[in-house]
Amino acid sequence: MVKAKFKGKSSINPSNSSSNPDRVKGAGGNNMRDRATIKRLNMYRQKQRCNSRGKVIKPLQYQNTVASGTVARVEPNIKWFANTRVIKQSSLQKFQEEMHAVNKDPYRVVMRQSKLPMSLLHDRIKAHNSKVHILDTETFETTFGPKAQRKRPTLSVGELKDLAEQAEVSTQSYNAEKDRDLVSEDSGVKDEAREDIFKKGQSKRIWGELYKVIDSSDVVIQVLDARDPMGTRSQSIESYLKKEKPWKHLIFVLNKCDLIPTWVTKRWVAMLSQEYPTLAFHASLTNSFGKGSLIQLLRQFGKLHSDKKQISVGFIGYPNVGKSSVINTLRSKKVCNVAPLAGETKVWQYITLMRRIFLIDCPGVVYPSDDSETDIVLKGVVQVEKIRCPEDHIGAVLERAKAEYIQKTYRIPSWSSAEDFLEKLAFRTGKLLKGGEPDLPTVSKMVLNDWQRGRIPFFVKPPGVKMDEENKAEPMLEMPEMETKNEELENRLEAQDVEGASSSQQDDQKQLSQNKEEMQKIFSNLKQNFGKINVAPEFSEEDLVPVEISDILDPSWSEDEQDEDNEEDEEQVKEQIEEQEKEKSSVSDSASKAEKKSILEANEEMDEKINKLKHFLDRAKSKHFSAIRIPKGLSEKVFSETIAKQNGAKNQQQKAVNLGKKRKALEDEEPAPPTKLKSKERRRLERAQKVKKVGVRYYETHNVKNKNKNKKMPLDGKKAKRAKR
Ligand SMILES: Nc1nc2c(ncn2[C@@H]2O[C@H](COP(=O)(O)OP(=O)(O)OP(=O)(O)O)[C@@H](O)[C@H]2O)c(=O)[nH]1
Repeated sequence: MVKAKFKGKSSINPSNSSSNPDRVKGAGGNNMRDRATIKRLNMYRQKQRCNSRGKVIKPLQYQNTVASGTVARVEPNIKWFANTRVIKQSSLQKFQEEMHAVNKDPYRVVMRQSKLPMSLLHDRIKAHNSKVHILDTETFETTFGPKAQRKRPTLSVGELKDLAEQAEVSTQSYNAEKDRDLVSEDSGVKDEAREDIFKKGQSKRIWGELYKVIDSSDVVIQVLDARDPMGTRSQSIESYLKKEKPWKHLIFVLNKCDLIPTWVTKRWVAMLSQEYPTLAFHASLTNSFGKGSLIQLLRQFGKLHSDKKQISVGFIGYPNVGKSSVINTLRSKKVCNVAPLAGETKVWQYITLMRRIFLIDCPGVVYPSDDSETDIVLKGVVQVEKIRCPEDHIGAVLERAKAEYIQKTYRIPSWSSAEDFLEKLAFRTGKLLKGGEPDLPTVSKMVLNDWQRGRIPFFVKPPGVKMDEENKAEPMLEMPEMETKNEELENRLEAQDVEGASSSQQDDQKQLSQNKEEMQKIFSNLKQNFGKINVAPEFSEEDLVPVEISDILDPSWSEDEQDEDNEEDEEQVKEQIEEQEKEKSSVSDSASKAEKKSILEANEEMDEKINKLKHFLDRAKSKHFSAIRIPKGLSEKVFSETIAKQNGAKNQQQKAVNLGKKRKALEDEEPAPPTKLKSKERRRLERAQKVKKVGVRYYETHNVKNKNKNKKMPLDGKKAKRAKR
């Protein structure tokens, strides 16, 4: 049979080129690149061919041949829906509602967000892609599907009358000053350009550092100045974190609590806690407050992320609020540079707190706001030395601080104006120029420095605190939302008709009392023992309100406050107990009948003390303390007493044993009377009583004297040595 001759063009390329997907396989039956790779590379390599007029004569593979502007449809193909999971609309709605509730609660955390369809929650409205969020206001059933009831666009008003009313209200609340779009005529007068020093903390570099810290942290701590928490708080960063990085935990640390009255701290903490977990703090290496609570909180975050090797905690905030000081306090040593000057921290830095917890210090960032130059100076953002006219800001200091505190600080009884005050202060402090002129700039700088360093008592009152004449002793706290709610309710009450008002009035009153109860609940949830804050400035009686401490005191928390940092302490206590037990057993083994009574007594006492320590340790363990420090004084006292007694007993036993042996071996030597001690023995006893660090094996094994003492030489050997000499 004759084979039919193939007349057409073969589609198989016989060439051996490396760009030929059909080429014959190489030596090992393999080509370096597979067919798909070669095809892809060829696709990249191709070039479109045009004629001399620029018209495409050979388009690229996959290139669109449809003229621009042509309406085209995507091919309806099931493959577009491949690899997807479909859930019911009602399930989606349920998921959205539940996640929304969790996201809103500052004390709940959504873990493993990358495993959840979070994009279904963040259906953000963008200017270029704005959607009507119908499902935000109406349910799916009423909007779509066979039983849909929605027939007209949803407006927030029911009638035209309501719409007109709404328009009227918005016209009344219009503020031309805040309208950025308002076109105004150029009057030729412009604000003077701000000095560079007032732009501190706003540079691109600093913001870059901030974003580096945020990106690297699992937990972000915003440090606020307790004297002005709202002024040093950044809503923009908070909303950025909420929107863009909702998986990062944000907490507030209210630092410098020692500079404000305790009741103010308590109220700020209660208020801020509604939004984010908040802790009061006093950064100090020797006399800190809130350290235990913060470490405990960080540990809890560490446990949350048990799948990670370590967690990073970023400290962000305004300049000079004490971020570096908080880190130093947590580490109990100076690991970050601290200064009363803003901008001390220049770049971010990593600090190890524990094996699993790292801290990141961030330079202070100033958030965009409409603060005046004086506000910026008084918030401590600018270094006082660099201010050109420091006198300009003294008026604000005199306004903000109470006259009483200024009088007390500078011992100036009265003044008529800021200038008068500065002059008087210059004369009082001797800051005079040639010819006896008061040196106002120097004195102003002195006052501003004092202000920035907290030497002039000052604090911003928490919102809702009424300090009127009748209510001085018991200032009220009303949360901002509650306040507005209450206002609304009151307005409604006023507007209501007389008829039928009584029943709704009762309801509203109920709601008011409920709000108050809610507030009290928040107060009762406060777990820090605010009574322990050492408030430095002397506030007047008006500013001081008694704080109830006992009801909010959680004993575990307060003990925890004392110290948490030293994890080795627990082991030290264990070691001490073990050693005591060992010593006890060795003592009991060698006890002779003659000294039995005294040893028994010492043992009993020791047992008691060991039991006490064990009890303390067990209690601590049950409360999940990982670090316990027994007060140094107590441990020294307990151990030195018991050891001295032991040593006394031991010496006597040893003496008795030695004497017995000696009596047997050397009958010529006369035994010393048991009551009278030899001078050598007396000195030894005295030395034993002086011992301070007991229970640390180092001293027993490494001390040269103890080494000799601990060596158990046979008596004969000793005697032989002595004889040799
Ligand atoms: N009284 C008081 N002073 C504090 C406290 N914490 C910090 N300071 C003081 O505030 C000043 C600024 O502290 P820093 O730790 O340098 O502040 P920072 O936020 O790191 O400042 P930047 O480096 O500018 O970001 C220092 O003089 C601290 O001694 C506090 O709790 N109480």
